[in-house]
Amino acid sequence: MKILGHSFEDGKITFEAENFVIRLKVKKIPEGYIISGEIKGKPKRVEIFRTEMPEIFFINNWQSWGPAKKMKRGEKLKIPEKILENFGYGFNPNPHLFEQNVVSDYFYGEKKLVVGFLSSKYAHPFFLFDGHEVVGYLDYFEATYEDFIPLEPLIILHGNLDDLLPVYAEYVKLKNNLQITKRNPVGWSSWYQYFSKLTWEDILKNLGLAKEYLYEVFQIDDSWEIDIGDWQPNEKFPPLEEMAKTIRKHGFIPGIWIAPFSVSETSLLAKNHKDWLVKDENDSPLLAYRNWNKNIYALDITNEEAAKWLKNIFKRLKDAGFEYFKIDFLFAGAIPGKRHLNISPIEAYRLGLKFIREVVEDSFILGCGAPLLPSVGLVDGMRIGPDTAPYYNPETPGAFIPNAFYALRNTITRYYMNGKWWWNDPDCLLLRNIDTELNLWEKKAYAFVSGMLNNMIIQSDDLSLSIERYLLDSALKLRGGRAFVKGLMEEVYEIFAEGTGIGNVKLRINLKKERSELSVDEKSIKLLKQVKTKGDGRKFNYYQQKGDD
Ligand SMILES: OC[C@@]12C[C@@H]1[C@H](Oc1cc(F)cc(F)c1)[C@H](O)[C@@H](O)[C@H]2O
Repeated sequence: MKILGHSFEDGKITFEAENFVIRLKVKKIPEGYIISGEIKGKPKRVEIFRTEMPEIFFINNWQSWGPAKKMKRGEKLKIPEKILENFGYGFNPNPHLFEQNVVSDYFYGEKKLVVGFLSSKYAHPFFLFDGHEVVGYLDYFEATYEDFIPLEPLIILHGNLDDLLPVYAEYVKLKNNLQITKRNPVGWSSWYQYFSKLTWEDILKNLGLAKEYLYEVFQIDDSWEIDIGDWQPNEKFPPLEEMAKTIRKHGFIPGIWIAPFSVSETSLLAKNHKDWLVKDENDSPLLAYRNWNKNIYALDITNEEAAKWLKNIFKRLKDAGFEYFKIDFLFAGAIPGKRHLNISPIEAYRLGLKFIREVVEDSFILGCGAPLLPSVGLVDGMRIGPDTAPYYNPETPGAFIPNAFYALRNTITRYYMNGKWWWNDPDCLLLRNIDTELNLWEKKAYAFVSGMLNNMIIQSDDLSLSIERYLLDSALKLRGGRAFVKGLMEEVYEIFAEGTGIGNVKLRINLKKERSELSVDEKSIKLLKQVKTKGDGRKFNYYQQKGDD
C-alpha cells in the first residue's frame, strides 16, 4: 500500500511535480490512518493511493442512481447501452473510464478494509480498478489553484467491512461538521403513479383522499413545468401560488420537483441565453444528457446572470408557498466542461447548491440524481438509489434503470449514510394492488426495510385504488431506531434496528429469493390487524399496536 508512491509511516511527505505541489501528513488513528494535507498548482488528476486489487470488493457510484454493491475481479459494471448513450456524465464525470475499468467513487471496500476520501469540495475522488491494482485519484479537471487548498483527506480503515462503512460515514460527518435537520419526512409524491401524465385534477383527487394518511408533505413531481429550464406551470396546472395554497389548505407542506441545473434545447432559456450554458472544447453548449426526448444542457452557475436567474426561480417557488424541494438531475451541475470561472466542476456544483440553500433557507431540500459526497451539508435528504418502479426484477441487468429490486438493494447497501450525511430517501413506497406488478412480498420487503433503516417514507399511489395501507403504518412504526446491517457483501442481509417504534427488531432478507420469511422478530411486533369498511364498501386493512385505542 503506497501513498504517492511512497510507503508511509506516521509522518510527512512533500511531492513536487511539474505543475503542482502537494504536502501530505499521515496520522495514525485507532482503525488505521488518515492522510491529509494541501495542494496548489494545476494538478489535473493526482494519484494519491495504490494497492493490489482484491478478488472481491465493494464499489460505490458517484451519484444517487448508481450502484453500491459487491463485485468480483474480472466482473464489469453492466451499464445498459441506452444509459451510457443518454447519461454518460450521469454515470460518472469521466464516463470513458468505464470502457476498460471498474470505478468506485469516493470509497471502496474489501472484506477487511475500507479506503475512502472524507470530502469532495474541490476534486472528484475515485478509485480505478485496472485488473491488477486499485489506484486512488483526486481529479481537479482543468482547475488551477494559485494558493494551497486543503486536500480531500483519505482514510484507511482496517476491520470488517460491515463494521467499517458506518465508521467511514461517521468520519465524513465529523470532517464536514454535518448537522442534519430533525425533520425526516413522511409524505406523498406523484411520479410513480402518474409519471408524465399528471394533471392538476389528479393532485386535487389525491389531496382529498390524503387526509386519511399521516403525511406531512405532499409533493408534485415532474410534469407541472412548461419545459426543463422554463419553470412556469404549463396549461395543465394553475399558478404556483394556487398549487401551494391548495396543498397547504389540505394540511400538508407543499412540495415540488425541479431540475435546477438542467436546460432543455427547446426551452426559452436555451434560446435566449446560450452564454449561460456549460460549453465543450469547441465553445458549443455541452450535451449533459438526453431525456424527455430532448438534448439537455447544463446551467453554468459561475455566470453571474445565470446564478441570479437560478436564485430568482427558487425565490418565486418559495414565495409561492413551497417548503419542500426535490431537486433532480443534479449531476448536470457537476459535469466537466468550460465555465465562466475556471473552477472545478465539483466547486461549481457546490456553489449551485449553496445558492439554492441561501434562497430556500430552512425548507427541506431533497437531492436526486446527485453526486453524493459533494452534496453533504447542502441537502437535507438524498435519494440513494435508482428509481423504484411497479416491478421488481432481480434478473434484468443494470444500474440506473428503474427497478424496485435495485432501488431496494441500494437502500440497504448505502444505509450507513442515513442520519449522518442526510436522511436517506429509498424512493417511494408503491402499495397499490392494481396498476402494478409488485406482489405482497415485494411491497412488504420495501416497507419493512425502509422503516427499519429509519429512512424517509414517501408513498406514490393513486389513493383511490385498493392499497395495502397497513404496510405504510408498519413502515412508520418501524422507524425511529438505530440500524445495523450485516452481510453487505453476501446474498442474505441481516438488518438489526434497535429502539424502533415497536422495540428492537431484526430481519433476514435475501432480495433475490422471495421465499425468505419477512418476520421482523414477530415477538416484538404486537400489531393487531384492523379491518375498516368505508362508506362505499371499500375495506382498509391496517394494523394497530396491541393496546392502541
Ligand atoms: O422526471 C422525473 C423523474 C424521473 C426522474 C428521475 O429518475 C430518473 C432516473 C434515471 F436513471 C434516468 C432518468 F432519466 C430519470 C427521478 O429519480 C424520478 O424520481 C422522477 O422524479
